[in-house]
Parts: sequence; C-alpha cells; structure tokens
Amino acid sequence: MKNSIAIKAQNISKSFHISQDSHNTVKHRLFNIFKPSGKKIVPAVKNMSLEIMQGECIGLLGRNGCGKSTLVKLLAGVYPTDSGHITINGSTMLMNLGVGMSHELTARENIYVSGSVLGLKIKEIDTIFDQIVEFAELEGFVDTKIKFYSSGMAARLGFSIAVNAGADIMFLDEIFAVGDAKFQEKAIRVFESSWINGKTVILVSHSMDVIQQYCTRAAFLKDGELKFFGDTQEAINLYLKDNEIASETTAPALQEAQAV
Ligand SMILES: Nc1ncnc2c1ncn2[C@@H]1O[C@H](COP(=O)(O)OP(=O)(O)OP(=O)(O)O)[C@@H](O)[C@H]1O
Repeated sequence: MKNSIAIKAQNISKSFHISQDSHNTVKHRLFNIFKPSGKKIVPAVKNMSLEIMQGECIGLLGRNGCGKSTLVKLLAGVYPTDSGHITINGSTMLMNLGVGMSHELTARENIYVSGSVLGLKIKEIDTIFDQIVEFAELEGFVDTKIKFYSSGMAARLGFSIAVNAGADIMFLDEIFAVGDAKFQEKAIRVFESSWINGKTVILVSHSMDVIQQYCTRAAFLKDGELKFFGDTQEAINLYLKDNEIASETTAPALQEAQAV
C-alpha cells in the first residue's frame, strides 16, 4: 500500500465560459437587443501534471483565483476535465462549502448518502452515525435540511463525515477558515492524531502555519499554472514572494486612491 500512487494527473486543463453582460440598463438593453453579450473564457487550470503518493499530505498554495479549488474539483471528479487524464486509487471525499452534500437533504440523509458513496453498508453507517453527529456537534440539527445550516455548520458536518467514514483520499478546501475556533482546534487535533496515518490529504489553505506543519509537499499555483511542486518551505516562499509582488504593485494605486 505504501509508496503507491494515490492520484496521477496528466496534462489536465479546465476552462470556464462566462457571459459578460455589459447591457446593464434597460435603455442599453433596448438599443443593443440584437447585439449578444460577450463571452469570456477563463482558463482556470492549464495543462497540469502531478503525482501524489498514498499517505502524503499535500498543500495547495496560490493567490485568490489561481485555480486551487478548480484543481481540487477536477481531482475529486466533481468537474470533468477539458483535456488530460486523471487516475485515482481509493475512495475520495471533497470537503468544502457546498460540495459533497445535498442542500435539500437533512444531515441524517446526507450522512447515509455520503457513507454509501464511500462504500459503507447501511449497518456500518448505523454504527458510526452518532459519532459523526457528536464530532460535528450537531445533535440538535440532525433532521434539519442543510440549506438551513450556517456555512460553518455545513463544513463541520462534511469534515465529520470524512473523518468518521474514512475516505482514503480527502480533499480539504479551506476547512480551517470556515469553522469557529473550537472546531478549528478539533480539526487540528485530527491532523495530529494517528487517524491521519495512511490517509492521503490534499489541503487548500491560506494559512502558512497549517501548510508548514502538516504538509509533506506543497504545490504553488499561479494564473492556472502549476509553477512548483515539491518542498513545502520552497512552495511557501514562492507564495509569500508572489503576495509581496502583488502588494508592491497595488500600493501606489492605493495611496493614489487615499489621496483623492
Ligand atoms: N464555476 C465557475 N464558473 C466560472 N468561472 C469559474 C468557476 N469556478 C472558478 N472560476 C474561475 O476560475 C478561476 C480559478 O478559480 P478557483 O476558484 O479555482 O481559484 P482559487 O485559487 O480556488 O481561489 P480562492 O483562493 O479565492 O478560493 C477564477 O478566475 C474563477 O473566476
């Protein structure tokens, strides 16, 4: 099991086609009725290749909009790729806001659906059901639809299902940013427990402390490209440098705006 490949992505790409509606007044719309609104193509992930071994904890770093969440969704099978190929060895679970759970279902129903997707039998889900609810601290909301949960509550439920139902490969997209302080502590304790041993984790986080502490390797993304994949500290340095460059270029504009 050790040292075998958990995820292999070969030359994967993903673009989004978004319409740009510049006709935002009634008058403008009327005068441009036969002129279609423009289309824009956003290349979110450009020709990326990477290999992740079983048992690794991989950090994904990069500024807002660089393609981290899109990459995670491609690897987790939420989005199809436009081109390239992905091989996954093991059950997967993506935990972020809004994905992985149906908002029209209750927590109880979601636990059974997610457990079944992860390959558990109903009896096996029965035995971990209370554990999931207790870990997520959602005892009073078991039969409430997820759409009535706060984002933090939904994140807690997703993380608890992932932890207790035990997917082999877990994609954790900004989980430390959504829960409250108590839940974040709990999530950190999971990372420090033996539970994590043998699991493959792909962690998206803007917290360099978390990445530094728990990731065996890290990837640095910029403008949809995988710029670096390897030593965690090296990836952090590249990310911090990229942020510095960005603030240097925005600082004069800010000063100008403040002066007005
Ligand atoms: N569903 C979508 N439809 C259209 N464009 C999208 C969609 N999802 C992402 N994008 C675009 O793709 C690019 C990459 O977005 P993505 O969410 O992957 O970035 P990110 O690195 O995760 O950002 P953040 O750190 O803000 O979460 C952005 O330009 C974004 O606007």
